[in-house]
Amino acid sequence: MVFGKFEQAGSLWIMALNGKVAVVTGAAQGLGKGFVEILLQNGANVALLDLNEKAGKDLEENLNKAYGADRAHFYTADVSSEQQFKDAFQKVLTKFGRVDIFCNNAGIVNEKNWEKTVSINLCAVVRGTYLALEHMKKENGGQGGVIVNVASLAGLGPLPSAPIYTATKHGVVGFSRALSMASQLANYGVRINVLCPTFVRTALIDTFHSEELTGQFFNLKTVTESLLDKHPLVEVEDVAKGFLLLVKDESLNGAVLAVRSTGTGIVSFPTEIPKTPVSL
Ligand SMILES: NC(=O)C1=CN([C@@H]2O[C@H](COP(=O)(O)OP(=O)(O)OC[C@H]3O[C@@H](n4cnc5c(N)ncnc54)[C@H](O)[C@@H]3O)[C@@H](O)[C@H]2O)C=CC1
Ligand SMILES: CC/C=C\C[C@H](O)C(=O)/C=C/C=C/C=C\C=C\[C@@H](O)C/C=C\CCC(=O)O
Repeated sequence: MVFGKFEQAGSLWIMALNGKVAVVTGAAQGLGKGFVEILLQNGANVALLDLNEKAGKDLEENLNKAYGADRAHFYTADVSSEQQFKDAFQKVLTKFGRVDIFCNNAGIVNEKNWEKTVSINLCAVVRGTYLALEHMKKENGGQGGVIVNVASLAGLGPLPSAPIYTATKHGVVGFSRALSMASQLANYGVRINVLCPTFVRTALIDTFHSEELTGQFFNLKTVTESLLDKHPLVEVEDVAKGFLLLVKDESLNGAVLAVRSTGTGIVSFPTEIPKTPVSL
């Protein structure tokens, strides 16, 4: 896998965010909070979705104090619930009248309750993507827009201590890339991009110290620690800059952006998968 060096030499197609409306799931803390803040700093209004009501409401209050009244609104929603997700999305449309940017960010690591992990990390990303697409696509009278799905470097290669997490993130990458092609072919007017961060300094990073969450793979903790040595932590702010690029650069559709301590780059996928011939 080659990481194409992405020179931000400036693009002719830069989306202005003033007056735009964004939705971010898993927005109450961590990367989602970072995405919300950079969107507000760049003029967008933001709907925050999270199942953590206290953290979400506190953040909403602080953001409106910092960026101006009515810029940020929190909605309690468990994205693994189709009804709660749909209800929250409808409340956003009622409040803001439109959605231009949608970020499926909510995610967990739980190798024990793997069905829960699949439900949140993959099924809910599909659900959120389709909710946004139905509203945004031009054939439905929509204004177009951009969807950014948050995968991980574990969506590009295996994390031995988290095979289910790895599977969900690979699914997010594959789903998003295929749908971006469908969107282009069908002229939906909607861009779909993927963010693949390495280890980031958030609460999630402590997961691999938890036997409750890594289950049968807890004994591979040292493997993850050695991966951390090879792939040092990055900060939320570093990832948020990559997120903003995927939102604003209207030349990017189907882009997979890898954010690592060594730099940020657009992933180049080979058109032909290298193979070693075998005799049958
Ligand atoms: N922290 C890291 O090292 C990396 C994280 N990621 C991905 O970034 C995304 C965000 O992760 P972090 O900010 O690090 O995690 P975090 O644990 O700090 O924050 C996740 C947020 O999502 C919310 N959430 C969890 N389940 C939810 C549900 N069912 N419905 C609604 N909200 C829910 C939580 O309440 C929390 O506010 C995840 O998709 C994660 O897989 C990707 C690569 C690296
Ligand atoms: C137990 C997992 C704990 C936290 C997961 C965290 O949220 C996360 O997503 C961290 C991912 C970090 C992955 C880091 C390296 C992965 C390496 C291999 O899978 C190879 C993948 C791609 C190539 C990377 C490269 O730099 O070439």
